[in-house]
Amino acid sequence: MNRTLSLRKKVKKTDISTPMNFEHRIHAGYDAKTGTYTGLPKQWQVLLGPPRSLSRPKPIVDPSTITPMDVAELKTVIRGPIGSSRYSTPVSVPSVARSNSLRVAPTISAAVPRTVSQQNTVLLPRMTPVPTTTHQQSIPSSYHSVNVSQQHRPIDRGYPFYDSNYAPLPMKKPQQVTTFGPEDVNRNPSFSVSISPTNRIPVNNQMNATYQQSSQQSTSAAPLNQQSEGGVSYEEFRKAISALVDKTDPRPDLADFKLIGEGSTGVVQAAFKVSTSQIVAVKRMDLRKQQRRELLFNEVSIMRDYQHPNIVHMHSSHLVGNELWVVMEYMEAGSLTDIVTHVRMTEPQIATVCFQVLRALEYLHARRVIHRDIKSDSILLKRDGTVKVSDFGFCGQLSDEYPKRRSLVGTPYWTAAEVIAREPYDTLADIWSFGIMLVEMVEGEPPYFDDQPLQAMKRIRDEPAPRFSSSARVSHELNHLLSRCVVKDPRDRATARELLQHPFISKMQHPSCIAPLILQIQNK
Ligand SMILES: Nc1ncnc2c1ncn2[C@@H]1O[C@H](COP(=O)(O)OP(=O)(O)OP(=O)(O)O)[C@@H](O)[C@H]1O
Repeated sequence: MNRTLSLRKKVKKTDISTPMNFEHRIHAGYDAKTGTYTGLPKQWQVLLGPPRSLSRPKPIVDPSTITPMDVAELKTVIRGPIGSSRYSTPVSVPSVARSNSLRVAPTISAAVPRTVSQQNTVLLPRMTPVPTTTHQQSIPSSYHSVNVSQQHRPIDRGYPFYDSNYAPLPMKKPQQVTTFGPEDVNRNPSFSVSISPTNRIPVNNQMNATYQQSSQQSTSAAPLNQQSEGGVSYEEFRKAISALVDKTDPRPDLADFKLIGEGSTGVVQAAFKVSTSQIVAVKRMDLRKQQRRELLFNEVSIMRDYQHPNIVHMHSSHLVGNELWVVMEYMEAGSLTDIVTHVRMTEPQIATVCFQVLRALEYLHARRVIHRDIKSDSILLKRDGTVKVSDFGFCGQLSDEYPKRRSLVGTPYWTAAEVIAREPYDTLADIWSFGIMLVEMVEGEPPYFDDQPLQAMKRIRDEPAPRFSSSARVSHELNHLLSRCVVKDPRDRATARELLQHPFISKMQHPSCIAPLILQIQNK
């Protein structure tokens, strides 16, 4: 003992000076007002993701499992009344009414129209120019006021998803197939891992890798003339789009543009349409800046071909330089998200919204269209309380030949369990998302919203179907309605038509009962 003490005494202490010449490179802080961390290194910011308070999750599109119909033969679409001077000859354009895909054969046989009998042609006689609405509005001085908050939304809101690996179910195709044709798996590293049950890596790692990869890819513009997967160049793509849209230049007829929102595909501006003295919304999408540009065909075709009082009406579409412009009716009261995130809705108000959304879904589903991105953000309102479905960029068209889809498409928190599980799905996937929107209307946000999207998707897939939280005091009817929508097995899910008969829907009132909610958020 004494010996140890004496040894310790002998050891000389090293002098450590105070730090000298140091650089203060990182000064991280927390801004309580915005709920964001400031001054973080980029890598840390990526890990944290965008702050929930400022961002809305983005839809995901997984191009790794494209339904075989996506690479089917080119369809001939007859535009306009047969024999009309404008469309007197069949115009070969990719058939978009039946799929969200540019169905151009890899060798671009698009220029060679085929006969009806040769290729199971779809005739779309309803492609006459859409009449503009006769209802005229004067411009209120602050006509974009409800949407002002949307101007502050960040452009990149989340979680684009390019995942060729995430496959909880074994996928049969040995070769990746994209919309444009069979994918050369070695050409694009982001799709380079072939799928088989044996080479799967843990789902977490796959998804994380995918998020990083896709965030790097998401905003970069595709160079002109770059060949897309399967061989369609930008110019060819542009040509196909121009065959689909109106040939007029909309700019002389539009004035006083004001930005009202930004989405994953482009910006939306309000403008004054001089010829009709109407305010319109113009969605502008740069063809070169799309993750899956063939989805742009949906933006034009769905709203044009499927018209319904509860679907946002499209006036016209145009190609302006490298931008696709979709001119549509202006929904001056913004989105349902603005309401559910700011005010509490009563059950009659919820029923009134549900009725209108279900009418649109019943209409679309009867035509075998899956919306695939039903959420409060996709529901737009007019000041009188009219509710309309918008955002058709991710639709899928079913047919006898292809009665189910498999692609992973949707926004994580709203995506149906079977879509995440990579099982074949149909229009009932929208009913799950509609159910999640019910939760939004009651609780302000979808289930698992505090989780990262990846985690939320795993929970949707693996846990029992979510229900209203115990603190939400809802009626038995509303509880029951949710239990008919958010059901793991789609065969047990109600259809839109059945839901319209549900006792909860009978609580609906005149659409004007929504108007006070709109006023409330305007005054906030
Ligand atoms: N017809 C319209 N009238 C008024 N506002 C609109 C209209 N269409 C879209 N908006 C608003 O513009 C914003 C962007 O809409 P957009 O359709 O581009 O979103 P998006 O690209 O589908 O978003 P994402 O794909 O990221 O979900 C949204 O806030 C939406 O509420």
